[in-house]
Amino acid sequence: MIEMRSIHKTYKRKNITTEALKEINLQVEEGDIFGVIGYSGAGKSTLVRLVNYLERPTGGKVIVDGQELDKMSDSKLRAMKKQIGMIFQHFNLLESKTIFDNVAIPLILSKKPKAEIKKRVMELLEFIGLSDKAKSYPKELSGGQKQRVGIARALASNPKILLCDEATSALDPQTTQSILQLLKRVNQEYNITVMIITHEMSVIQEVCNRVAVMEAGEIIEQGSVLDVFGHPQHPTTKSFVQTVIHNNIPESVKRTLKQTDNSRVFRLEIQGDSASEPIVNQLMKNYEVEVNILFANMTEIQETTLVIMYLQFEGAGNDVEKAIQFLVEKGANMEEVTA
Ligand SMILES: Nc1ncnc2c1ncn2[C@@H]1O[C@H](COP(=O)(O)OP(=O)(O)OP(=O)(O)O)[C@@H](O)[C@H]1O
Repeated sequence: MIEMRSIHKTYKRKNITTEALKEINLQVEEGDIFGVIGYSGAGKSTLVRLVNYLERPTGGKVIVDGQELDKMSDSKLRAMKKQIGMIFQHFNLLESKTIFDNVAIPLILSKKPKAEIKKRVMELLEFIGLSDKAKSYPKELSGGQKQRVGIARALASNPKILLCDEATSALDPQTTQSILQLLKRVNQEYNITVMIITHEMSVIQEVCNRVAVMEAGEIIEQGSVLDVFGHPQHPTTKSFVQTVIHNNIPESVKRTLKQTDNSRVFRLEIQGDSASEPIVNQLMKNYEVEVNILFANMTEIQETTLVIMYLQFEGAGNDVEKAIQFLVEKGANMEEVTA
């Protein structure tokens, strides 16, 4: 649905040159809720603004719905932009217009008939749960309600894609939850591909199926949310994952840990149905090893269970190897670590 090939973006202002994006390659499939996470200045906003050509790349190709944006005529580009809705951190509503009018703006600009506008706007207000606020003004609404209106306005012209630039960053955790649930409904009920820019890993965990991690203008890691959360590779990704899943042997456990020549410590990661099997029990019954659980965490991501454990094994000869082999056959990813 959205593809970026070898994208570069350089800003030049007076004598200052900023390389905001360097060699970005990215693919968002139809139906994805695709998250882009990174610290401030990583290039996330620049990246998302390339999708609707609010920014143009310095090099590389942006392909949306099979069409290369750079090769499109101005009129085709305008039509394409209508297929892409966007919501913002500070909602960007017109304070002097009613909620009804705010949602109607894209339809008025497209010169739709009045009756059609009324039907569509009322339908959307119903969808966001604010039918009773049609005649209110933005200043009478809470932050969460304003963002709902932002979403309704973005949906007015029936887009195929919804871009969300830090859409929940100004909201408290509970309101964030409700907006994320609404975005999930947008994705499922309207079949809209959603791209979410955020600096909060909990947002990615809550709704995204795929994620790209950005740092200094580059994508340092990307993949399914389960895989990236399960075994993050880059130190920055690890620190983002750490904010939602504790993934370390606690210091107090480390201090009291007794290590012998025969003991080895492994990080175990397992997903899906295998995660609910009592594999450690089976392991201890069937193999000549002592197993000491140093840390265990179970998280639900994308309605799938993800288990991370740190286990200390003790055994003679190649008993530990056999035990590790058993766990790998059960679907676990095993990595030896130093405790
Ligand atoms: N219009 C612009 N002119 C010049 N430099 C810019 C412009 N927009 C962004 N930049 C620079 O490009 C880099 C990436 O900025 P961008 O806003 O894309 O990052 P971000 O990850 O979205 O950060 P934040 O979360 O703080 O918005 C930064 O160094 C920023 O200063």
